[in-house]
Amino acid sequence: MQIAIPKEIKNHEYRVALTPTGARELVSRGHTVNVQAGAGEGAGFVDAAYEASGARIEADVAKLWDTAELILKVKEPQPEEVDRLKSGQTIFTYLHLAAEETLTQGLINSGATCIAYETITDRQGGLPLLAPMSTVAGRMAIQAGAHSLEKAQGGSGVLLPGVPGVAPAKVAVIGGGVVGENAARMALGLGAEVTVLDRSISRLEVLDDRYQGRMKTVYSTADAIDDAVRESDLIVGAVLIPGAAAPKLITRRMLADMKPGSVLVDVAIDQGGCFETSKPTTHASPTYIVDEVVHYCVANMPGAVARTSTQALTNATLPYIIALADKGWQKALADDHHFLPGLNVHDGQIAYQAVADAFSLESVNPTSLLK
Ligand SMILES: NC(=O)C1=CN([C@@H]2O[C@H](COP(=O)(O)OP(=O)(O)OC[C@H]3O[C@@H](n4cnc5c(N)ncnc54)[C@H](O)[C@@H]3O)[C@@H](O)[C@H]2O)C=CC1
Ligand SMILES: CC(=O)C(=O)O
Ligand SMILES: [Mg+2]
Repeated sequence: MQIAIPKEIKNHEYRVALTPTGARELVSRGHTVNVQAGAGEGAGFVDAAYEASGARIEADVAKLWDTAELILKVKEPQPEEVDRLKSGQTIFTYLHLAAEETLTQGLINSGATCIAYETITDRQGGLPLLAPMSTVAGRMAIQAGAHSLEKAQGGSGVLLPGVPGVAPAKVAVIGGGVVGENAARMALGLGAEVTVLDRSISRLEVLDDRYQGRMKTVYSTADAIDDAVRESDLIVGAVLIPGAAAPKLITRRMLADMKPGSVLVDVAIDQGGCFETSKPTTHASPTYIVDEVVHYCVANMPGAVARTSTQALTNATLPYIIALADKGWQKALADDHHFLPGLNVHDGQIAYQAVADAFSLESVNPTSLLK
């Protein structure tokens, strides 16, 4: 199969969809891997490393896209990439369509087969291709929050661990899944006072057991969120309803109850964000202030630590990429009912219910699209 690895073009996105190690696995199976010149540079993988793995380097972007049967990316296709996509091609990447109506429509119009990393499931009820980047983003959320609390960033001037004689900061994490646990773990490690809110009792049980009561676990209700808003110096938004737009858990009115200079880090921004005042920001300009509350809403946080993230992403995606390349998308999805929910759009039709629901559009049962 002809596989294309384009250079990512989103703002400050330095990841690449495949490492040279991953390319070698595909080449050894008889596939042709065409890597856009310079695609891996931001993650520390030079063209020569791909060539040593048996991949081809392609300088002509139009040709790279035009000749591809399978396109591997990291971030959702940007407008010029949507224009290049065509019927008969398969694209495998993060899509987050429920937050992006224009992109959804563009993918429908392209006629291509669009498989999302973030809606593939596993036997444990997890999201195995979202998890590695959620681990990264959860860990980064506390770095970003700590920096945003500094006065020069508009923050309240609170140091997360405090110092002897001065109490530590209070950190609330809404959503105790992969992002939430990793954020809470980092905040604990820095000595903050940490509360995790979730609607899943079993998740709260896991966290209570794993951290032996060192973080508080609270069932997520409107009252509990009100308390977190009044008390916290830093709140991390880490909720997810798979494939769907994030619920707005903190409204603009509630910002008035926060301490001036407190910080909201909305990791769920890629699904539209869980705070009403959130809007996507970039690594070039990551924060803005509303009603004296600092907002950090970068939708591709792991892009800033591209070396670590690219390796973690390829480790997780490679078995699925191999299945797509060896079998074609229909057989690969038919053989694995956890891979099947990755299918979001095919040949002008939406195949993921929550995405169709987000825009009041029709969806088809993905099984009906398999041969
Ligand atoms: N901004 C970025 O760069 C990145 C963003 N993300 C995003 O972070 C979000 C979280 O991802 P994961 O942690 O992997 O998901 P997850 O599925 O592991 O965890 C989500 C948790 O939210 C909980 N939840 C749902 N509704 C809730 C509510 N109303 N109150 C409290 N908890 C609630 C669920 O029970 C679940 O435990 C996703 O939107 C994901 O796309 C992930 C990686 C990078
Ligand atoms: C999950 C995601 O959107 C990212 O890693 O950028
Ligand atoms: Mg206020």
